[in-house]
Formats: sequence, C-alpha cells, structure tokens
Amino acid sequence: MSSSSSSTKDQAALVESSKRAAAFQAVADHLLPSYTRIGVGSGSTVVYVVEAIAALGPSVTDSMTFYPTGAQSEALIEAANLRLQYINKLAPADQLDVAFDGADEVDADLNLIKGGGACLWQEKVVATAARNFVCVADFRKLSDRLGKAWKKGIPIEVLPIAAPRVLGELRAMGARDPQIRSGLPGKAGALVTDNGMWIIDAPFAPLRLPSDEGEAAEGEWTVDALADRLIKIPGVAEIGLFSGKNGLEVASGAQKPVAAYFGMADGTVEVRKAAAAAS
Ligand SMILES: O=C[C@H](O)[C@H](O)[C@H](O)COP(=O)(O)O
Repeated sequence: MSSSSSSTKDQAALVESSKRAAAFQAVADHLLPSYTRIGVGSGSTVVYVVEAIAALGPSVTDSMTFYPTGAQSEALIEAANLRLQYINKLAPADQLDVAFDGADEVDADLNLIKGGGACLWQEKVVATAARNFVCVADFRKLSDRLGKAWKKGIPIEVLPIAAPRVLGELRAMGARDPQIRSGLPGKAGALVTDNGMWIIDAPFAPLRLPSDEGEAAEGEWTVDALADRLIKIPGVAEIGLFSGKNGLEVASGAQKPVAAYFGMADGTVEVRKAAAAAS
C-alpha cells in the first residue's frame, strides 16, 4: 500500500473516531433518562448517536420514542430496536425533549449549513419541534463563517418545476455557479429527496455575523439576511441554513442548537454552547 493511500485511510479513521466521540458525549450530556420523545437526524455522524443511545440499553430506552428525519434515520431507529414514531403524530402543542443531528458546517454563533445528504427539510421540522436541539459533528465542520469550510454551497430544496427560475434568482443574488444536485452515480438526472423535491447547491461568499467588523464587501450577505431572502423565493420548499434563534432564546421553533459537539483530531471533544438572549 502506498504511503498516500495509508494516510488517507488514517485520516478517514480519525474522522470516524472523532464523530463517534462527539456523539457519545452529546448523548451522555443531553439524553436525560426522564425524556420520552427524541428526534434523530440524518447523516453519517447520527449513526454514532444511535449507537450511543442503543448502548444505554432497554432499561433506559424502552420508555422513549424516536422520531426520524427521513428514510435513513427511520432505518437506523428500526435497526437499533428503538420505538419509531413520525413527527406528524406529535400533537402540535407537544415538543420533542431533545433532537440530535449532524451538520455540514457550524459557525461561531451556531448557525448551521445542513443538507449535504439531502435531508434538510424534515431535519428542520424535527429540530424546530425540539426543546433542545443538539448538533454533533467532527473537527472539519468547525468554522467561524459559513461557506469557509463547506464549499459546495447552501443546499436548497426546491420544487422541480421551479428549479430554473430559482437558479436565476440565486445567480442574481450573487451565488457562484449554483447547480441542481445530480443523482449520479446511483441515479441518472437530478437527485430526488425523500419529499420528491430537488436540491440546488448555491455557493455564496462566506456569510457575515452581526459581530463582524467592517463594512460588508460587494456580494457578502449576513446569515440571517440571506436565510430570510432565500426562503421567500417562489418554488423554494426549505433551505439548509439553520439560523435565527437558539433554544435558550425561544421556548419553541429554534433552528439553532443549544450546543454543538465536535470530535477533535486529538481525541478530545470540543463543545460550543449557545448563549441565552441578552435581557
Ligand atoms: O442532509 C443531511 C444532513 O443535514 C446531515 O446531518 C449533514 O449533511 C451532516 O452529515 P454527516 O454527519 O454525514 O457529515
């Protein structure tokens, strides 16, 4: 084996062990035995979240019901013999106690890019139904501005018939070469989401935060302004920017996590916690 392929393997193993470490710590810190309704997100990191939950054993998990964010997490819940229920069965007045999910990038204010695995719409429904949304990731996702680490663009779920017009709007807003996500190698043509929609990946210049100093340069957006503009484009079903309030600032509907756990390359886990609203 060449030294470059063995170092690629070492890096992949390091990433997997860091995801797992973050998942086990997040579950230890945020899954209280008294909780009964748990959201389970999508992606490769969530696999370790489910492993950590299942490791608690039936004496803890038998009183819990698990709500998926799509076909992948549904299968994970079932494979772990955890009780499955769908978010449309949760009474509107009720909330999930906690929801765990991954992210593609996390900025200094805990805004997220999600949707690298095309599950963003149901993920946002489940995250905002939770009193405590907890993000689990590895060191590659840690960033100060969205768009610096995740260069593929903001995933945007769109009605297929509207896709060409949405692409036009995105270009006019400064997106750099937005593209309809391909289903290849598994499927010819556009990737189709669990909701029968398409995904457009729209790269923008790294997104500013309110605390950033200096004037915005031409084409630079703040996270909140861009999120507000994107969701208003006709034909856009949901966007992979999770922004606005966190669960300490509002009692329900928060898109931002109360905490984000990052498995680091040195084996430690770094935690970024949300700040409560200033009074
Ligand atoms: O659509 C996919 C989700 O938003 C994932 O949570 C996100 O892409 C992170 O996935 P992973 O844990 O595989 O990096």
